[in-house]
Amino acid sequence: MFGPSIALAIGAKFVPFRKPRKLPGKVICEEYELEYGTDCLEMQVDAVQQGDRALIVDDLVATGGTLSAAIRLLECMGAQVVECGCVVGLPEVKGQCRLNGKPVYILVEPREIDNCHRADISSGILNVPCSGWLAERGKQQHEMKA
Ligand SMILES: O=P(O)(O)OC[C@H]1O[C@H](OP(=O)(O)OP(=O)(O)O)[C@H](O)[C@@H]1O
Ligand SMILES: Nc1ncnc2[nH]cnc12
Repeated sequence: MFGPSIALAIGAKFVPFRKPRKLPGKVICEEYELEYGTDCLEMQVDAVQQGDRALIVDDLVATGGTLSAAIRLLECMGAQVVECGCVVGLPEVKGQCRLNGKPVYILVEPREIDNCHRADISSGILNVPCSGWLAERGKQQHEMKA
């Protein structure tokens, strides 16, 4: 939902990740775990080139299963995942700890996050060469909390 607008704003191409049987052409599929059960995410095989830098945007992160499947799909096709951005983060599910060290920027959290998550966000902002909308929002969030 937010992806196309953000891609337009930062001059990037938009690559959709969809539930099975929604995308045309040849796709690759990645299974992931949800809070209850499993699901699959698909991406078109020719959507990214080797070495492309990718930002992953989703409305919400809970377990991190969806974002981690998107990371695996992109890396499988040779792209480099720079960062993830979500409007809502549900800290009680601790999904952000499943993202293998990828920085995740969150605009709204229902309540205070724990130290593990806070450390991940801080190191992402300080150490990762970020650009564009997500990086700016992440820095603003960090400054507001400081
Ligand atoms: O961090 P996670 O535990 O993976 O949860 C986050 C996902 O949950 C919601 O999608 P959902 O799978 O409910 O499907 P939807 O896109 O049809 O709403 C949301 O849009 C995220 O993609
Ligand atoms: N725990 C949760 N609450 C609301 N929306 C969700 N989407 C995925 N997990 C969710």
